[in-house]
Amino acid sequence: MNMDGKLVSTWYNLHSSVPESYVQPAERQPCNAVLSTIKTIPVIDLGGHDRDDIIRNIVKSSEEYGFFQVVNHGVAKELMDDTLRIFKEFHAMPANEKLIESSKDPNGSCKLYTSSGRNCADVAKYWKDSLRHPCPPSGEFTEYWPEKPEGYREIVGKYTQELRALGLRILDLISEGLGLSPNYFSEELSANPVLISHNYPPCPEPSLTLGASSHKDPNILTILFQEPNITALQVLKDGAWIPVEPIPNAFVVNMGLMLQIITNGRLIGAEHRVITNSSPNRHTIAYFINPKKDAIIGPAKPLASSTSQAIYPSMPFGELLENFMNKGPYFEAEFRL
Ligand SMILES: O=C(O)CCC(=O)C(=O)O
Ligand SMILES: [Fe+2]
Repeated sequence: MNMDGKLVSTWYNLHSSVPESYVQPAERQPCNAVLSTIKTIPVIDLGGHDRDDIIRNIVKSSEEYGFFQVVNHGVAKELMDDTLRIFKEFHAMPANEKLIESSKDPNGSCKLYTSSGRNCADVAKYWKDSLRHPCPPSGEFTEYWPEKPEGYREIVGKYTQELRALGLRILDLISEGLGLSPNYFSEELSANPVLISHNYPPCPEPSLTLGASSHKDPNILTILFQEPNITALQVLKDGAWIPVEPIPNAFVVNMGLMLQIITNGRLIGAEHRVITNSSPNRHTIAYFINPKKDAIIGPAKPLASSTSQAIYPSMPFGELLENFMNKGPYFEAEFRL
């Protein structure tokens, strides 16, 4: 059977082993991974009353791990549950219906794809299907979003509005902690958010394959909602993988490479990856805060002064992204001044 381009969800249950094209090279196979002795990433209570303490914890976690989880973040549990339900129902629809619902944009910004690898360094495929579309605050693109399952646009529209507010709130806390002006991120640096709903089907040989490659997100900030009870996301720290166990109703927050550049390397866009499980299906919803294509990305003035020189050049986001896609893992070393 030729699986090229076919959604993993359409054929995964026909196999008792992982097809050759999905077998990762030995050094990337989860069975050969060094797991961290650190058991989890920091958890930050956004409902706490000591604002300075919250800021200190956010900055410290972002410097040390590039990742943390947030609880008491203010997004209603009902909205999170409804959004997860909508995406579970979407991925459970027949393949032809999913394709119709995700192919409304003639320019292809709203799409359903299966994972063929992210960049030039990928040699094997990844065990997942993903639905992606822009979700800007302007409401542009909503006409291309799926209309099924029923309520999709209303629920996902509300969810993306709430996630934007949460993202800007976290970025404001970061700005305050680092001495950047309030609202530093609230205009062109966050104007082009994108939502991706990932579906990782059950896998017959989780030790050989991956759900997502080891990567850094090429954006400002990512807010991830993980389905409860399934641990599969891992963060690299000091050469070892830390599992990110889902906490009920929490979000995982991670710094993107653009935030690493803007903070002149102070906050880290950490490598992370996704392993697979033999059961059940795993769903996650990733909200990516992205700049406008022509926004200039470079070290912020207060963080790259005479005492700590800029370690990165400045460049429009669109150009930087192209560089990142072309160079893959070599990007950072070549991009540094
Ligand atoms: O699904 C996950 O657990 C992580 C997804 C992710 O890293 C991404 O979409 O960039
Ligand atoms: Fe990611």
